[in-house]
Amino acid sequence: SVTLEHGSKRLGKRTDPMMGVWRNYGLGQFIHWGLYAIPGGHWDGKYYSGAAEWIRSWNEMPKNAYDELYKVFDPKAYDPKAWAKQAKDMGAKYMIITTKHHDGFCLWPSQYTDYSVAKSPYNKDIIGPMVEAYDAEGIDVYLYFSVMDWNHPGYRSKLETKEDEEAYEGFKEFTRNQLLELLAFYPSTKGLWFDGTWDQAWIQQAAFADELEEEMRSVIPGLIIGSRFRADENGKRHFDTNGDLMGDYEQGWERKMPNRIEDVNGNDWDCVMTVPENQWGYHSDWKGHVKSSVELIEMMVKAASLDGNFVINFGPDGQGNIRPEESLIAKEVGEWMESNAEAVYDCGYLDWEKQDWGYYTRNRKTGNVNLVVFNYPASGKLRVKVPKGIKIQGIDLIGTNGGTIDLEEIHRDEYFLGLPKGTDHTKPVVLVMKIVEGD
Ligand SMILES: C[C@@H]1N[C@@H](C#Cc2ccccc2)[C@H](O)[C@@H]1O
Repeated sequence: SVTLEHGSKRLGKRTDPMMGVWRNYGLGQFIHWGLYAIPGGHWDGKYYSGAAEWIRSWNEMPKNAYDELYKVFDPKAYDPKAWAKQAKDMGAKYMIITTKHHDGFCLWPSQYTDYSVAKSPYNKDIIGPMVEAYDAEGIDVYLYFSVMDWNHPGYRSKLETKEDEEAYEGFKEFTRNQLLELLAFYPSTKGLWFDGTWDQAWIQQAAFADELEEEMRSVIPGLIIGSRFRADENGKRHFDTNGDLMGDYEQGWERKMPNRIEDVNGNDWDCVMTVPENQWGYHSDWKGHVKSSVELIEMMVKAASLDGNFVINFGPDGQGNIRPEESLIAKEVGEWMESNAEAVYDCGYLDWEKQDWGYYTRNRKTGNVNLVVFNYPASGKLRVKVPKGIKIQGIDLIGTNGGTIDLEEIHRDEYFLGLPKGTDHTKPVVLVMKIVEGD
């Protein structure tokens, strides 16, 4: 390996209590909210097929028309307590809120720019009441922050001239000021979720970003920052020149998931997922495939089975309403979590042979093995191969199904588990297995 000044600061997973809490979340909520929710994927009667929060980059939408939207930002329906209650009922343990997306509009009254809620008709802090409401529900709050800022005059995607360099110094100072401001305004935040850090101009700021990360961590000890914030001095992102993880967890799983434990390289990670194919901000007209709650539950369980967290995105509309499709997802995921959450919370990877019927998760607190069945076998029997030295002490079918499990040893340490007759095959079921180690 090579010596790096601005590479990864730690080998292996963080072992402190705050990261231990993060590791056991299982399920989170992402909220993308901002000016882009006002046009909601349409402008001047035309449909924007891109991601709604990127509508400013669409040629059919004049940039100044977008930049004037703050003058009509006045979400009368905004009700952070209702949002937090809904997230609680869904079973979310943490929430990530866009304080500032790529457009640069701040949902908090930043003293470093006029492009914020303070200059809108709404003229109140959005973030503060949201943090309070989610804290009150016991849901940890993380602040999303886009380094890329299309509104700031000093922002550059690349540095080509002396003027660029000078302007960018001002942008770096602005960025640092806003981040320290967010940590000062909302000290209960548990971490920062960075985005918009792929520009060459930012990638070249390894020393500045490294120092800023250290400074933020000193402001809130234990602060959790993912791999997307900064690059090393060779421009390597997420993983430094030696292949070591930058930050505290891998942040590369955006709208995609690992398939095998080898894909996560022994790191903590989160997967952030949209309900439609690719809409984070509110789009009034979703096209293409919209994921069902069962699909999202399967992704959540798969994430837990591979030592990761799963985060479902919500995009409230321009008035602050949660759209019906997302409310239905929250309701259905919550109903499943009500009786099956022990297979997700505090759970991680179990090194048993992967079976076709679904996923194993291991509850780190109870030691129980959870079998979460998504693909019902035609035989009605689940094959379970138990590693040498492990004995099954008992199996319970949890959740609304109930019923006893037939256990038949078909080979040494290999069993068929029979699902009770009448098991509802339209929902994933969870079997909780108590095991004892040792012959
Ligand atoms: C978490 C997600 N990251 C943002 C992005 C992006 C992006 C930008 C360029 C190419 C592909 C993806 C999306 O707007 C959303 O905030």
